[in-house]
Formats: sequence, C-alpha cells, structure tokens
Amino acid sequence: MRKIDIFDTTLRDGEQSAGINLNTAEKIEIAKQLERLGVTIIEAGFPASSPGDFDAVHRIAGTVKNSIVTGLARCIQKDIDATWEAIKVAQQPHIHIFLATSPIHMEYKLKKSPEQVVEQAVEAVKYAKKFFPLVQWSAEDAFRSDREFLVRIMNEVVAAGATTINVPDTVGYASPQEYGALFKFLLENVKGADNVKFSAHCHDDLGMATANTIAAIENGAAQVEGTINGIGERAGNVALEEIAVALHIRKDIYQVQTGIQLQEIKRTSQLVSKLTNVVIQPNKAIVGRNAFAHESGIHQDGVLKNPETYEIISPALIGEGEIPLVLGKHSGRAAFRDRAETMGFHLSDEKLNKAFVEFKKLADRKKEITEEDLLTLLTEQQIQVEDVPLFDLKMVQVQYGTENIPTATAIVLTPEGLEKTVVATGSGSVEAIFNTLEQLVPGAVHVIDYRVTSVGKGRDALGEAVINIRYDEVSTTGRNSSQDVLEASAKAYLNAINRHLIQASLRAHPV
Ligand SMILES: CC(=O)SCCNC(=O)CCNC(=O)[C@H](O)C(C)(C)COP(=O)(O)OP(=O)(O)OC[C@H]1O[C@@H](n2cnc3c(N)ncnc32)[C@H](O)[C@@H]1OP(=O)(O)O
Ligand SMILES: CC(C)C(=O)C(=O)O
Ligand SMILES: [Mg+2]
Repeated sequence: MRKIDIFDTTLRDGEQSAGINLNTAEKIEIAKQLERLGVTIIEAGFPASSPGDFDAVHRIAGTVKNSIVTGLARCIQKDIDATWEAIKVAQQPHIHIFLATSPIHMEYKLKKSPEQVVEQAVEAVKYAKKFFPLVQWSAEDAFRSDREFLVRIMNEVVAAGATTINVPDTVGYASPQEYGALFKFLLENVKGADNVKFSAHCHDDLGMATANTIAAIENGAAQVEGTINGIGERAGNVALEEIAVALHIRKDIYQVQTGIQLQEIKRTSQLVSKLTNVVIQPNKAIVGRNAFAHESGIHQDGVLKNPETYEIISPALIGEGEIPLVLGKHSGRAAFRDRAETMGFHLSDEKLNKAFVEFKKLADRKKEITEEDLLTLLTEQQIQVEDVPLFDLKMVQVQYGTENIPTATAIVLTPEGLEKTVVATGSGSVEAIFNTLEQLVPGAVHVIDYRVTSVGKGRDALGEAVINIRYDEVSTTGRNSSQDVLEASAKAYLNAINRHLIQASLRAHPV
C-alpha cells in the first residue's frame, strides 16, 4: 500500500480562524496529542509573525520527537531566519515557504510580475536550503494559477532544492475532477517530479475540501494537509479525521495508508475543540456528537440485529466509547426493550408495552428522555400488580386565577369500567385536585404528606409527586412523574388509592 504523509496545520492555518487564539501551553498540548495521533508533519506556527508564535514553534520543535515540526515563512530572508532560529533544535528541521502564483495575487497583492515571483521563490528556496534539509514550497492560490506558469516556477524551485511542492486550493474554488486533473498534469510535466513530494492543501469554501483532497491522492499526491475538526480561515481547511477515516474505511479502492492512529481521533478532536473554543457541529462526519447516534426506531431495530445495517464506521475505531441508542420520539419497541433490559428491567410484554406507550407520550412533549426519566417510567410499571381493576385518570383540568377560587375537573375510568366526571374547588390548585379525586371513593381520604421534586435537570425536567394518604385506617404512598406537577400530583393521588385497592385485594386473597 502506498504511504500518504499527513501534514497537520491545526496550529498554523487552523489558528488563522477568526476568534481562535491559542497560547503556547495550549499549542504544546495540542502538538503532543498530534504526535500521539501519528501525523507525519506538524506545522506549529509562523515564527516571524509574532514573538508568541516564535516561542510556541521553538518549544514544540524541542518537544516533539516522532513527528517532523515545521514553521511557515514568506519568501523573505528575515522570515526564513526566524524559522531557522525556532526550528533548528528539531531532529529533522523542515521549513514551509510560500509565494502566490495566481495572476490576481501576483498583480494586486504582491505587485510583482511573474518573472519577479519566479526569481523571489528560487532565491528563497536556495537560501532556506543553506539551513534546512527539508524545504517545502507552496504556490499560494495554485488552483487559480496558470498551469504553464506553475510548471515553470515548480521546475525552478525543484532545481533550487525544494523537497516538497504544495499545490493549494487557497480559496476553496476547485471541483474534485479539476483538482485531481491538476495533480496529474503537474506530476507529468514538472521536471524532477518523481524526486519530490506533491502535496494537497484544500479549503472548504464550497464544501468540497474532502472530495478534492481524495481526488489529489487518486492522482498522485503523496502528502495531504489539513486540520483537526476542519478549523481554519473562512470555511476552514479539510478535516484530517475525515481523510484518515475515509482512506481506512475505503482502503479497498484507495489502497493507501497514512500512519494515523485512528483510535486517537476522538481525543484529539475534543482537545482541539476545547482549547480553541470551537464547538463541533453535532452532525460533523466522524467526530460530531451525532456521528454514531441512532434515534429512529427502524434504524435502532436494524443496529440491534446487526450494527452494520446502519454503521459503516464502528465508534471504537476512532476511540469513541460505546454509544447507547438515543431514545426519543422516533424510537421503537426494540430499542426501548433493549435499554430497559440494559437497565436491569425484565418486564412482561404487557408491562413493557404499557411503559412504551407512556414513553411515547412523554417523548412527544420532552426534547430529551434521560436515564432518570426511563428509570421512573419503568419502575412505575414494574411495581404495578396485574389483574386488579384500578382507577385510570383520563384527563385533569384546573382553572386557576389570582382572583378566582381554584376549580379542578377530572375524568376518570373507574375499576368498574365507567367513565366518571368529578369537579371540586379548593384553596389552591393541588387541593382542588385532591378534593375532586376524593369523590371517587366512599369516605374521607386524609393527606398525611405531599412533596413535589424535579427529576433531572433543565426547564423540561419531569416533576415527581409523592403523596402519603390515610384511607380506611390504612396509610399508603403513591407517586408519579409527569411533565406537569399538577398532572403528577393527580396521578400520585390516584396511584395511592390504587395501591390501597391492590393491598386490599391481596388481603382478601391471601396466598
Ligand atoms: C494563504 C495563507 O494562509 S498565507 C498565511 C497567512 N497568515 C498570516 O498572515 C498570519 C500571520 N501574519 C502576520 O502576522 C502579518 O501579516 C505579518 C507579520 C506576516 C506581516 O505583517 P506586516 O509586515 O504588517 O504586513 P501585512 O500583513 O500588512 O502585509 C503582508 C505583506 O507581505 C507580503 N507578502 C505576502 N505574501 C508574501 C510571501 N509569500 N512572500 C513575501 N511577501 C509576501 C505582502 O505583499 C505585503 O507586503 P507589502 O507590505 O509590501 O504590501
Ligand atoms: C500558506 C498556504 C499553503 C496556505 O495556507 C494556502 O494557500 O491556503
Ligand atoms: Mg491554507
């Protein structure tokens, strides 16, 4: 298998993203993780651009041993000198020099003729060769440059000693077919192309950075440049984790290897996100929070039967822990049963079905169903005793206003199978509910204790009501969790009455 070198520029091009500013300690931490990840080259910064960047590149060059460390420089002697001072401690000193070659950059930005640009590039490469064994030269905005001019300048810089030629699509304008064709053309036409590495450097302005990079590899690129999480100027650089995983998963067609330790990807991505403060979009390929999450019932059922039905990448491949199926409004019974069993609930089909119906009702109202919600729901089913006819609340409504007497109305299915409507007032909404439901049974129900707490966090957390009643000389506790505390209170009250009925039935039919 052909080897592709991975050139990571998270600390240089990635840091050029608006809003990112890494200090030296943070850069060293990321560089050490990039070394663990197994990248071939770490571009640690642009030493001539600031004393802080110089210091960071210098320290990284002295720290990292298993990856080559490089720094960026313009085709200016003082930039090359600063880079040498920063990098000379490295085991294999490497410099990355660049100069723009497109007509628009040469005319308006550099204000130089093509001849002057060739001369400046050659001089810079020759000067850098006095210090550095490894000299990478980049034709900035190569993709929008004249192809014949690229061949001319590349012939000259290769002859001057460049060891790598980078062909950036600086503004993310290329299509995969065009970018691949440019590599083929240059490899066929640049003199000495066989003796140097050709490198791809793609930006994602049109969302084609990954496809373009792969096209370059297919057409002979021996090195690819990018950043972790795809951070970088404007829409960013190509995301290296996407390249590494795509080349691994589809090795059947690409037949290349990168040396990347795939199981370090997740950790690297999280570190970069944390230190740069750039949140990863949830559906980002490979490292997004949802990249391996299945929510819909049909997918979950398939994944439980065989993960490969919907997973082309296993989370473990990139060092991601096991990801539980997400339970939400699109989930089905298979995933619900699986989670219940994982949580230690072995319910009969009937109870599981009842719990599932309650779960679906809750999922319609709540964005995220938490582990605590499930625990409450499943426990409620587990403690139900079958075969005793009970009360079932169909509806409860409370009218409340600061100037009105609170009034509650409830429709309840009785143990006899009748639908009964009851109404009562109270000094508060909860008392109105309790007074209303008390009419369902003969005699007085005394409320001994009543508490409401929240289950889980956030505004849409469930409210759990626990009530202790004394009825018929017996004390019984009822509980319920619902999204509304009044609903939870009504259901807890009926739950206490029902539990009283269950106890009475058990007493009447001793084993
Ligand atoms: C495509 C890329 O990602 S290129 C890398 C871009 N990264 C950065 O620019 C980040 C760091 N940059 C900086 O800190 C500053 O721009 C510095 C320190 C490098 C230079 O700052 P200043 O001296 O104030 O120059 P300024 O940024 O205003 O302009 C850039 C100058 O470099 C020149 N220049 C641009 N590219 C090159 C090059 N590859 N080789 C030589 N000169 C270049 C420009 O023509 C301009 O020259 P001018 O001042 O004679 O017109
Ligand atoms: C400095 C060069 C290689 C660059 O980042 C670009 O052209 O995008
Ligand atoms: Mg770039």
